[in-house]
Parts: sequence; structure tokens; C-alpha cells
Amino acid sequence: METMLSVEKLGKSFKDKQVISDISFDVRKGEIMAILGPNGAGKSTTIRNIMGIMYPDAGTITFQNNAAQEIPRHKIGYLPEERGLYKNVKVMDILLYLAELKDYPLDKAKERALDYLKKFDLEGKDNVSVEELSKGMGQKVQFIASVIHEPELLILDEPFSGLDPVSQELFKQEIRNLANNGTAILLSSHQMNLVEEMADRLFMMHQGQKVIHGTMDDVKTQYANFKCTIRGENDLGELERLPEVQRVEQKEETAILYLSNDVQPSIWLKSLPDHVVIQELSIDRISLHEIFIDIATNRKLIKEEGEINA
Ligand SMILES: Nc1ncnc2c1ncn2[C@@H]1O[C@H](COP(=O)(O)OP(=O)(O)OP(=O)(O)O)[C@@H](O)[C@H]1O
Repeated sequence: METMLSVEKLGKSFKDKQVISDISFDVRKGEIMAILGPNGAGKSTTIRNIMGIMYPDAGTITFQNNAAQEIPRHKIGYLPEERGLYKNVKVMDILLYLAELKDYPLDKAKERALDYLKKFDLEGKDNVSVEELSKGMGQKVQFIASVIHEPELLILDEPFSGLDPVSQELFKQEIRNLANNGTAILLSSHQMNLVEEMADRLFMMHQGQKVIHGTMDDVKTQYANFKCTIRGENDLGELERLPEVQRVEQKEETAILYLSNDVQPSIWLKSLPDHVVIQELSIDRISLHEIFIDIATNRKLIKEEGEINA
């Protein structure tokens, strides 16, 4: 897959505080690349450097082999984390104005705007001024603004925040459609369930540095341990002493046992002693949400940090 955006060894400090360091990843045509991390990890700083809103102290950013200063900005679409459109302007006027700024033909922009308004349940809102829209409606219009000019790279900073589940679904489908049609997408989001469903690859950062980078499958295979959920009256200490158990979360009669990285569930099950009371048992891979919480809280569920073949 053709590389659209390449970020290499990016570093940025504010005053004497190093906020991101040695950040490297790329975004390829037709893929959804997720950039993840807890609050303050440095995601928006990374994105703002890519967008040329601020300049890095170290590293390089290239888009279709153009160095940062020569990046054709009209080929990029950007939904910033901080929302805001001109308030007393009509929806269609703002969309056409933004398309014009990107040198996009106005007749095509109008057609696309009407199609998108319909798709996002905003039919008939083209003549309404932005201040009359609800927060979620405004966010939909801002999303349309970021894609109206058919960008080849789309950067979405927290696109789902503040959306109801139906609107989240609409966004999710549209983002997937765009990727299927060849758009390269860099997606920052805290909604791990959505990222898990949508992303082809991910880059997770913590305190300004990389902690995981790879395809969703690789991350889940190599980093996501198994967890065993047991319902039955068992002593917490005894469960904690079972082989290959890293930690246990127990609530009433249900216990979740987080297993070591290299455990084979079928072999581990056979090692369970007879005294463990089992009324129900299930084994699942831990979710991206759980991996995220572990990284964010510095737990040592992940044995090795580092690169998976990205
Ligand atoms: N303009 C600035 N001046 C000083 N420090 C800043 C500035 N912008 C960001 N920071 C700091 O950089 C760090 C990373 O912030 P950033 O907004 O990139 O994180 P984030 O991963 O996007 O977080 P969130 O999920 O909360 O949006 C934080 O410690 C923040 O306080």
C-alpha cells in the first residue's frame, strides 16, 4: 500500500518540557491508522505538528514524498479536536467557502454537501445558520467540512466525542467508506471499542513516547493476553496463586483471571486444580480497552514494549 504520510522521529518540547519524542509512523492509502493514548499523551501535539499548526523541534514529516514546507494542503482534510465554525453563517455557505479555500470546484462541492447533509440526517439544514445547530449537528457539519474537497489524507482528532450512538455509527460507516475508497485516515479516539472495530493499524503512545505500534491483529495476538472469567464461590488468594495468573479482579462470585502472555488456554485449563469451583467459565482475549487501561495505569500486563512489524 502506498505511503501517504510519513512521520519520522518527531520531537517537540514546550519550554523545557519534552512533550513528544522519537515518534515514527506512517499512514497508507486506504487504511485507518489509529493514534491512541491517555489524556496528555501527545496525540494532538503530534497531529498539530503534522498539520503545520506548530513546528517540531526534531524529526521530519513528509506527505507523498513532499517535505513539510511543500505539502499540498488541499489534499489533506482535518477535523480538529477543538470544534468551532463561524456562528452566524449558513451551513451551505460555510461548506462552500471552505471548499473554495481548498481550490475545489463549487458545483461539485455543493453536490457533495447536499449528499452529505442527507446522509447525516441534516437534509434541509443547508440554509440554517450554524448557531442554530445542536452540538452534534455542528460536529457533523464540521466533519463534512473536513471531507468536502475529497482529501487524500484525512486526519480526525476525536471525531466521535459528543455524538449519540446513531451518529457515531454514521460516522463510523462513513470513515470506513472513505478508507475503502482509498483515503488514508489518521484517527485519534478514546472510544476503544470503535477503534478496535475500525482500525487497520494502531500507534499507541504514553507520556509522549511509543508503547505499541502494529496492525490490530498483531497487537491482539502478541499483546492481548487471555482472561478467564469464572463464576463460583472461590477464595481470592487461591485464585491469585493459580499458575500463570497475573492478577485477579473479583466481584461477588465472579472472578476475572488475567493470564500470562504465553499461556495456551487449552493447556492452562487442564492445569486447574479440582478445588476451583466452576459454575460458569469463559476464556476471551483481553480487549483493546483493557490493554489501553493497563498502559495508561502503568500496569505490567505487557511484557515487552516495542514494535510489531507495522
Ligand atoms: N501549547 C502548549 N503549551 C504547553 N504545553 C502544551 C501545549 N500543548 C500541549 N501541551 C502539553 O503537551 C502534553 C500533550 O498534550 P496533547 O494535547 O498533545 O495530548 P493528547 O494526547 O492530545 O491529550 P488529550 O487526550 O487529553 O486530548 C500535555 O502535557 C500538555 O499539557
